Amino acid sequence: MRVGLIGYGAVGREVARRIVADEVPGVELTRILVGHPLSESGFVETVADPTLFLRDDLDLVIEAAGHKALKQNALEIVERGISLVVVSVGALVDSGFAEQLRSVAGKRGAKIYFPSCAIAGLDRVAAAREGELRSVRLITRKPIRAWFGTFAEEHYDLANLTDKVLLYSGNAREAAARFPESVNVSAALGLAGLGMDETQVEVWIDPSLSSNVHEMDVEGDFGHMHLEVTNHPSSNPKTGVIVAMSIIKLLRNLTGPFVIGL
Ligand SMILES: NC(=O)C1=CN([C@@H]2O[C@H](COP(=O)(O)OP(=O)(O)OC[C@H]3O[C@@H](n4cnc5c(N)ncnc54)[C@H](O)[C@@H]3O)[C@@H](O)[C@H]2O)C=CC1
Ligand SMILES: O=C([O-])CC(=O)C(=O)O
Repeated sequence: MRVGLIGYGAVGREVARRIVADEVPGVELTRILVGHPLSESGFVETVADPTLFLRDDLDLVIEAAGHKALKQNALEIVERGISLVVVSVGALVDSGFAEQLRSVAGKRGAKIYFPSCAIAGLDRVAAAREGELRSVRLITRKPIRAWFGTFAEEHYDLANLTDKVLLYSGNAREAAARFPESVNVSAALGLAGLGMDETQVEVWIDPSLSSNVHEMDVEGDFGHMHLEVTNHPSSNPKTGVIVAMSIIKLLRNLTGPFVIGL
């Protein structure tokens, strides 16, 4: 499987490192699309021009570069019939973009994969939707250092914060749009379950934490799920180390005989 990667940050570097180290048999990293021409992977060709990136046949593209990069590249990728792994799932809060993506991919026979990334239980929530799903709630809490460079920094004196702050309470559509680099999990949960508008979300700055915590509460015909995940941060404090692992697990599912955790 010839794979292209968009983004060479915390997630992209780790995914690239693992593929190049031959951790996933049958997967070859062909090329990386970087945001800045000077970025170098050292071992795989990097390009800054999307046209060069897509210049010959890739089987799969992994996006790990942010909402804007996804929106810039996704339609062209699926139009070519190339399947796509979406990490910046929050970009799908734009329902026009989401529907176009679904429609073009459907027509061209491309698959769009949404790995669990930083959250858990998407398999169960998506299955629960086959019955009546009554409520889906998410509480995301991250330590202070995860909020520098975000909307939160414009409104709070982060360096001197000692108490917990409720940054946002509302739905997944708005949460993922307001925190594009930090609360993609809300959009993923929305996509899996009740939709972006009906998925209730709270977002907190929590100075007592050193990891990122996502707590889910889901109720429906299937029963009740209460799940809390604690994500050790990666080299990017906003992003858990599990995100790159989740992509590698997806690649293993796509290439190996056993398909686990859908
Ligand atoms: N679904 C989920 O659970 C999660 C999703 N995410 C999403 O994944 C994205 C990547 O996360 P990290 O690697 O931690 O971020 P990062 O900020 O460490 O790396 C992003 C990289 O993408 C590059 N980039 C930006 N625009 C680009 C473009 N147009 N073309 C190519 N490269 C471009 C940047 O230069 C940077 O190197 C986040 O922005 C976030 O949207 C992150 C964590 C969890
Ligand atoms: O890695 C995490 O804990 C979650 C995250 O950044 C996101 O959902 O965008």
